[in-house]
Amino acid sequence: MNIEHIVSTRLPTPYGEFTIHGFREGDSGQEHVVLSIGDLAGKPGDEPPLVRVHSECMTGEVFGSLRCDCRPQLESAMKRLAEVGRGAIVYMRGHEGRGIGLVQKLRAYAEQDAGADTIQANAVLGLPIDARRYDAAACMLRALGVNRIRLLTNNPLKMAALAEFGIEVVEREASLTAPGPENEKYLRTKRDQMGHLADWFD
Ligand SMILES: Nc1nc2c(ncn2[C@@H]2O[C@H](COP(=O)(O)OP(=O)(O)OP(=O)(O)O)[C@@H](O)[C@H]2O)c(=O)[nH]1
Ligand SMILES: [Zn+2]
Repeated sequence: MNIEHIVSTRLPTPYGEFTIHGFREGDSGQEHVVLSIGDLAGKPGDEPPLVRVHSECMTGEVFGSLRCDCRPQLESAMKRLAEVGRGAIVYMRGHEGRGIGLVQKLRAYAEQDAGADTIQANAVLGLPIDARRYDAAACMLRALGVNRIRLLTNNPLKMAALAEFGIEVVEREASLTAPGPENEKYLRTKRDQMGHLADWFD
């Protein structure tokens, strides 16, 4: 796919100083960013870097919504990367609502308030359960010199999708956050029906 690396600049954060890389997809104009820390591409013989491919979630990340676990996952990924000193967060815009978009996700939330789970809600609206694509993520990693990664995720589909686009996932590291009353049903549905590997309730 056609994706351009436009710029790289410094991004100081409460967790440490990252480099933020701006990318733009040629066909759609969709923009994404990658946050990296340390020597991402590494030298021959280095172990593969730790990478999180993170789906945008405005409600969670901007407003602190407790309906999902996106913000704590993003924060813990930034802390973990600062701790290990080498790796990246590939932040996927266009992945909002598992790819259905922000306002459609809000409609799905309204369905969940009426009793549906996160899967049923998309289905009731006639929308795909998960429409996310990972080709852009793979391209951005390759553009930054990365072909093999250790992936921070609980989602086996994400591992398979990256592999399909040529990124070898040599290891998975869990992305565990503390469950709460507002996201318990959501996390149970992810675990029981969407194959997520984390057990938040053990
Ligand atoms: N359609 C829909 N999207 C949701 C809902 N809750 C969260 N999301 C979106 O789901 C995306 C995050 O996906 P998750 O399934 O939580 O996690 P994941 O990225 O697949 O897997 P991890 O790597 O383990 O975090 C974000 O883009 C959220 O906006 C929901 O109830 N309905
Ligand atoms: Zn979220």
